Amino acid sequence: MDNTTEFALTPVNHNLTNSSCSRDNVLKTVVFPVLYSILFLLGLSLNGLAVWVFFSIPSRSHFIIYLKNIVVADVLMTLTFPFKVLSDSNMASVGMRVFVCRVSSVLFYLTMYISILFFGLISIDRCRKTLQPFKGTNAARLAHRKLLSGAVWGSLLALSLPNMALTSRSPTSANFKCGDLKTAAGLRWHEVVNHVCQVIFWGNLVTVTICYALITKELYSSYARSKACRAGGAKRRAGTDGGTVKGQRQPRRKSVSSNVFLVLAVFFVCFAPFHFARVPYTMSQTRGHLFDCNLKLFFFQLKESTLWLSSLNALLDPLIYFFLCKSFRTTLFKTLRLPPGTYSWLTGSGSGPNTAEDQTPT
Ligand SMILES: Nc1ncnc2c1ncn2[C@@H]1O[C@H](COP(=O)(O)OP(=O)(O)O)[C@@H](O)[C@H]1O
Repeated sequence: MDNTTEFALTPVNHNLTNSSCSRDNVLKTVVFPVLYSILFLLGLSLNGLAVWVFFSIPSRSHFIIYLKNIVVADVLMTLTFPFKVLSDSNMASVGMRVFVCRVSSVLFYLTMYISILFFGLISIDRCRKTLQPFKGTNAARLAHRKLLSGAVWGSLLALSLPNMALTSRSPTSANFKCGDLKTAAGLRWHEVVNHVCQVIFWGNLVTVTICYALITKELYSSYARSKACRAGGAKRRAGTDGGTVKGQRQPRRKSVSSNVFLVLAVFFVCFAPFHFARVPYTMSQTRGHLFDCNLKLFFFQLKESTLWLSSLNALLDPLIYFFLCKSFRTTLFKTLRLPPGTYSWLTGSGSGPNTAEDQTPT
């Protein structure tokens, strides 16, 4: 037996002899199952509605193509929650808990990184649209974006599949952990994937931050230019329409800042805590001899708490579609038979049929 396999087996034996280190406390067996059940019910309803709306919108922009990928990832992620609930609350059979380690947890992480990557691509697209507003798209570019989407799914699937295949050992005790089912190669691959996923997350966080900083800068300078221009015009017209112009610009500026904040806030709140917590937790899984069992339990609970925040993303994404995508709002209102422009006070812009389909940056 090589060292890696030995580390994987150590925690099981440790926990069997030290009940204070058991993962089966109220947090894992009650609190998180309740929280995930709520996420499942709300997430399935909102994402189900989002699928219905999106699939009646033609994929006529890069932005819509990327959002459709995110909605598919979110639906798949939401469908993994019931398995986690049953497994963590100890209501699942051993076979189902093995399935959770092998398949549903891997699918969960896969969909999480799909969303992260597409948010990065969306930020680049919004940035391009702001800096080059008159550069449109065409059938060839749309086809490229569809190919790119396929490549994103394909490469993350290739990264994740070994995590399924190499989780092939049989459980040797009733309270096994996912790491206990992994072969030596499986544990090494698990570590590699987690390093790659850290790079994916932090790379995308930097991309999103830079893109939205550029968008904000460009929009505020164009706002300042048009304000100065309009103020000059208004003065020349003896101030008759100056107040009206100012009144029209204000909501747009408000919507720009709040929408920029929304995407960044989701990235920071949902994903950043998990990626901090994941590093020591993965080490405790693959280099167990470096940690005592209380420390392993602490890192496990930290990882589980921050993982719930990441799962919350599946619920927050439909809000992002609503605020970011005019076509989504328009089609949603049509589907719900609400008049166009409903909640325009909230989004700071119209949602009528004549509004641009994916205007930057709202
Ligand atoms: N970033 C990832 N991408 C794909 N699969 C992953 C990723 N992180 C963990 N996994 C896989 O998901 C399963 C559960 O992992 P993990 O959450 O670390 O275990 P545990 O539930 O014991 O804490 C394992 O099979 C693991 O290899």
